Amino acid sequence: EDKARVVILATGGTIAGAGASVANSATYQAAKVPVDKLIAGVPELKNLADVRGDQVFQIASESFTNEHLITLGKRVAALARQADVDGIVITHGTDTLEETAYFLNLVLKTDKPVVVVGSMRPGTAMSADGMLNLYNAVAVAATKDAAGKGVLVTMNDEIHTGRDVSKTVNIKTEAFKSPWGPLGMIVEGKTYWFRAPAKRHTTGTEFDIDKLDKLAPVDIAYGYGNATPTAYKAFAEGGARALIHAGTGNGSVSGAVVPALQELRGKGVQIIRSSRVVGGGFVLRNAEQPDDKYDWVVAHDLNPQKARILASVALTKTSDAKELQRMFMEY
Ligand SMILES: NC(=O)CC[C@H](N)C(=O)O
Repeated sequence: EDKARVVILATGGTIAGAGASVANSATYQAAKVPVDKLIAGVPELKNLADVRGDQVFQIASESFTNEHLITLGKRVAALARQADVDGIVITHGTDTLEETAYFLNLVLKTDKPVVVVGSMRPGTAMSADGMLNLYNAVAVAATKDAAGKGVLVTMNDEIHTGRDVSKTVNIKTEAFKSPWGPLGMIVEGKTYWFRAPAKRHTTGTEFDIDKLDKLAPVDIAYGYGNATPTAYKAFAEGGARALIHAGTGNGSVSGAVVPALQELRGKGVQIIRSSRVVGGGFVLRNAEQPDDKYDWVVAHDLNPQKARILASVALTKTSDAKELQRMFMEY
């Protein structure tokens, strides 16, 4: 049988990291090892697919800008259109991997498997996880079973939807979790599936990376009991079209901040209530705050960083809070 042709797009991160000694699992330099060396380090990839590498960036993912997202998205889209490409793997730092995966899940117009992968330990460390994570990512990208499931993330033997997955702990290798569970598992290069994504993605969305050259500016301000309006006002003055409130509990807003957010909404800034709760916030409309009355939006179950991604994409299409709310419920 013909082997699937998989392209590995490398962007940096710990999976391309190198430390001074094998004992350095947490102290090392990210984004050092070029993609061809990563591929050469896992000769068994050949058993899964015909792989070739392409170095897009070599950066730590905390420095991923909106421009990096657009550039990467267009590169993936162009590859996905090629008849000689069956699947795409993206190696990425884990710090903002969840944002990139969700962004691609929203804007790519392809059914071909697209898999984002990283590692928690550099390849130079004892029990480095990058080799197996990469092997698993290629296994997923090479299987037709992964087609049409949106952008996927493979970490720690699990297959997650890029929409749900989030980094929940640093240091440990079991870092990536989805509040609603993984989609499946990879064992010895074979995939096993248990569920499918319920939200609109890739070919089912109203967003298209080929028509997207710029994202809307959106910032995140953190909620806490003693919070003041300072950060919100500064972000708005800096040009933010939406503010993600990383709210306490059910996206609640401290009394000292509420009037400032009402005022900013009056000036046209979108106010989006998300939750800072780790492992699965769920913000209900008109609970805690009267969203209908204030014309605010709730992020539903999206964490603040994922809410920023959706708002940045959605605001290229609409300036209406009701439309924005529809999108937050559908994506
Ligand atoms: N484990 C990692 O990949 C973290 C390394 C780095 N901070 C990054 O996100 O690129």
